[in-house]
Parts: sequence; structure tokens; C-alpha cells
Amino acid sequence: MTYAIETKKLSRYFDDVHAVKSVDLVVQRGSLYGFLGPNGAGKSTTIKMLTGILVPSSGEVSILGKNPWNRADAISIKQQTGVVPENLALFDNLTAREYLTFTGRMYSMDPSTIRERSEELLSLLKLEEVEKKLTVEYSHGMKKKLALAAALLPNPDLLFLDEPFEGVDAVTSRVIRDILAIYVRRGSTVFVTSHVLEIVERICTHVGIIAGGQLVEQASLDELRQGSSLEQRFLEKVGRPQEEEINLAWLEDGRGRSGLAPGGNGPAIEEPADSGQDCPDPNSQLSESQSRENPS
Ligand SMILES: Nc1ncnc2c1ncn2[C@@H]1O[C@H](COP(=O)(O)OP(=O)(O)OP(=O)(O)O)[C@@H](O)[C@H]1O
Repeated sequence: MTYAIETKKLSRYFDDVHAVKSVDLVVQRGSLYGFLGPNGAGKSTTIKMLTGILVPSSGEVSILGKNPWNRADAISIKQQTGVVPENLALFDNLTAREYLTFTGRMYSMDPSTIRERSEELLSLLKLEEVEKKLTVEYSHGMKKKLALAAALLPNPDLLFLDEPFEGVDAVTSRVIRDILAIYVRRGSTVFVTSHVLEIVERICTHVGIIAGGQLVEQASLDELRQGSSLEQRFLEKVGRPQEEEINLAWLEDGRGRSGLAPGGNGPAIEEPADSGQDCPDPNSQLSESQSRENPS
């Protein structure tokens, strides 16, 4: 049986920036694989190469046993995968339902299945109340939920989720975790990036850690933790010693705080004495000046 995802010496340059360096990923089918790393480590660049958004500079990629850079395989891979990309890639001038309908049609789903699943997903992710709004009017969290609904709609075998928990509320975060648990239990695979280590620790079966473009760890969660916490192992792997001190004396003692007189604790700017008058209403000022310009 082939792996859900396998890469060999996968690399990507942006001019002289070597963003991803010879990465060998192995993601077993049925696993919930957390791909972790500090800011700028190369997570999104890797996910883009796995999902056909970005061409690798060198190396090999196999998704569900197929090559995404082979034209014949690419469509079949797209039919079997769902993606929540870094920038979400929604259409601003569609409502949630229109976007899901569009997505379903792209996956050649029949209209009644699209309708039924859209209703279920919009309700589960608490988007049914805003479904008539255009996505351009959505909050960041709402957009994220819609992108996740679209990724789940065709019921794919493999999900790529770039930061699905970022910007969503606690209730939704719990719903997403429960959905992913059901999804993996049936044998499908999730490849997820996240900075929220508590969630990764709770839901992931396997973890890969990338730092400076290099895969510095890849193991099952239990192998990696070995009685320690994921956070501690992560900090060790990405090279921030736990005992590193935060040496910002001015932050600790409050010296030179903005709004304070130099060296003192009193206010730098004297509060105006209370004249007993209310603040002028800016609207009344506006209407006064307007009335000067446009005497009626
Ligand atoms: N389009 C681009 N052009 C030039 N450099 C890029 C581009 N995209 C990414 N990079 C660089 O590649 C490196 C990896 O970036 P990437 O976005 O993959 O990191 P990341 O791990 O996803 O970070 P974050 O957690 O902050 O989202 C960084 O040095 C980044 O500046």
C-alpha cells in the first residue's frame, strides 16, 4: 500500500532563499499528521508544493500514489483531495451557499448532494445565519470556516489544512477537531499545519517539524513526546533553549513608559483641568462647518 503523501528531496528556492531543503516526508494513510515549525520555516511552501499550487525546484512528490506534476494524475488527485490553503482563495462576490455550489460542481457532484451537504456543513459550522452575505463581508474566522466546509464537501480521501484553527472561536475549534477525528477514524488522512501545539497534541497521531526549511523531526506523537510535552520537544527541535532568558530590563521595571515623564512616575502630559464642560460633539462641529459652507 502506498503512503498518502511521500516526498523525496523536495526543495524550493525563491531566488536565493532556500525555503524548503531536501525534505523527505512520509505520511501514512489514516493518520492525522501535524506539520509544525516556526514562522518562515517552510510549512506553507511545502503544502503548496504538495497541492499543486507551487512547482518544486527539485525533488519528487507522491500523493495517494500518484504524481501531481503528471497531467494525467493531477485531476484524479484533485478529485480525491480537499484543501484549505493559506490565503483561503474564496471568491469575494459569492455567498457561502454559492461558493459551496461552485465547489461541488467543480468536483462533478450532483446538485441534490451539494444542496444536502451544504446545508449540513453551514449549520454545523454556524454559517447558516450569514449565508446570504457575500464572503467579502465575512470575518476572518467565518472565511476560514467556509473554506473548511468547501474542502469537506466532496468527501475527499486526503485533506490539506493550512492553519485551520487560526482565528476560529473555541466552539468551532471543537467542532473541527471532532470532524477530523471522525474523518481519520474511517481511514482518510489529514495533513495539517498549526501553531497551536495544545490542539496538535490532542488530535494528531504523527508530527513532522520543519525549521529553516529542513525536516528536523518526523515521528508518531508518542515517539516524539516520550513522556515530555510536545511544546518542550518542539522548542528543543527548533533550537530555542528553554532556559533562554528574556532580558528586557526596561519592560520589567517600566522605565521610560510612553505617556510618563522621563525618569518619573507622573504623567508627562498634564491632564487639562476639568472645565465642567462636556466634550464638543464632533458631529455638531461638522454640521456647523457644513452649514458655513452651505448656508441655507
Ligand atoms: N513567494 C515568495 N517569494 C519569496 N520568498 C518567499 C515566498 N513565499 C515564501 N517565501 C519565503 O520562504 C520561507 C518559508 O516561508 P513559508 O511561508 O513557507 O513559511 P511558514 O512556515 O508557512 O511560515 P508561517 O508560519 O509564518 O506562515 C520564508 O523565508 C519566506 O520569506
